[in-house]
Amino acid sequence: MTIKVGLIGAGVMGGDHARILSTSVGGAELVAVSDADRARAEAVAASYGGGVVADAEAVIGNDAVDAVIVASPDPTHKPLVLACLAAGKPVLCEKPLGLTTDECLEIIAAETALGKRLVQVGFMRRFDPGYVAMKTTLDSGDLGQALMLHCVHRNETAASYTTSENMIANTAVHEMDIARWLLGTDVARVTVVTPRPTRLARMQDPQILLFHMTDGVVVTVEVFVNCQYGYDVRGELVCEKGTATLTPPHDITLRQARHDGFGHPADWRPRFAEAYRVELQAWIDAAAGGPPAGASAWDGYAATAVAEAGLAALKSGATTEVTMADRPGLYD
Ligand SMILES: NC(=O)C1=CN([C@@H]2O[C@H](COP(=O)(O)OP(=O)(O)OC[C@H]3O[C@@H](n4cnc5c(N)ncnc54)[C@H](O)[C@@H]3O)[C@@H](O)[C@H]2O)C=CC1
Ligand SMILES: O=C1[C@@H](O)[C@H](O)[C@@H](O)[C@H](O)[C@H]1O
Repeated sequence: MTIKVGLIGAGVMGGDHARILSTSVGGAELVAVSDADRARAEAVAASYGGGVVADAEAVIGNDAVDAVIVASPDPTHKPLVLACLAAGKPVLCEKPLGLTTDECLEIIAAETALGKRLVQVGFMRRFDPGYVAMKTTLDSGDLGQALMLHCVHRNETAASYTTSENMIANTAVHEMDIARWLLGTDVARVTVVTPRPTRLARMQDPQILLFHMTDGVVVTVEVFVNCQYGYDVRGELVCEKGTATLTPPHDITLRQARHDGFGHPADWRPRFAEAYRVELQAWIDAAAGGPPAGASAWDGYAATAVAEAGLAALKSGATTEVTMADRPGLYD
């Protein structure tokens, strides 16, 4: 069975998803591409297949499209996911699911009314071999209980649209999801600490976020989106009897000219290449009738709820409670 995929948004992420889908995922074919900038859609379609269509509606309403990838900017996610649900089509929506918890709850209401899970959120770290190994180790019990998780999330330079606020809602949202997934608990409270900002950006950069999990585990997240030297994501899980630390995927350690080490990519695509591939394959397998995979709409909502608390904490300087609605049975 081949799942025919329509792509909305042919920028950095849409282009990468199209490439992976056409080169490294089984049972999928890219059949339709749309972008507000038609030239981008044409470039992606020319490289990876599919016809260029006028707009997002022409992807979602297209009879030849079985399933949809939404890789357009964050504010477009809610209306496009709702349109996919109205058309009864599986959708892989890039993170964040919505800009606010109200937006996410609208999506949850539409999906629960349908009574089946069609939404997967693009929290690809859940498929990263390093995070998977960390979770497997924790769940084995060999290290005892988790006590702390230390995270570092650095970008070489921030996109032009980045603000102090979306460092939380767009960037640290990955840690909001991975902490919940890895530790198997929710975030109860968020604190944001603001160090002296870099002079190389006009925003509160870096920031340190503290998540107090419901079972007492504490998560620290350094977000620094103008670190200058490259893309760098780190994680160390500290447990009662040992620790588990992510090792970035690099093929060689190079000793040369009095240096010993490895390179850092310019952005997230090389660092999480395998995660994106496995994420897409899992989504295609689910669309072909397998069990739902990856982060659900509920997980998307939960991450945005933590982000909302983080934004309030950034503004007030106070530790802020995360408030959550009751979880519908569809997501048990
Ligand atoms: N999972 C991950 O690691 C990452 C996820 N993202 C997420 O992916 C999404 C896209 O980000 P990027 O690819 O970096 O942005 P981008 O700016 O490179 O690409 C977005 C594209 O969407 C197009 N677009 C805008 N409105 C549209 C509409 N209504 N219909 C069709 N196309 C439209 C734009 O013309 C642009 O080509 C964002 O939601 C972002 O948060 C981004 C980077 C990494
Ligand atoms: O989602 C992503 C970007 O939107 C965000 O800006 C980066 O900081 C993340 O590392 C990347 O995975």
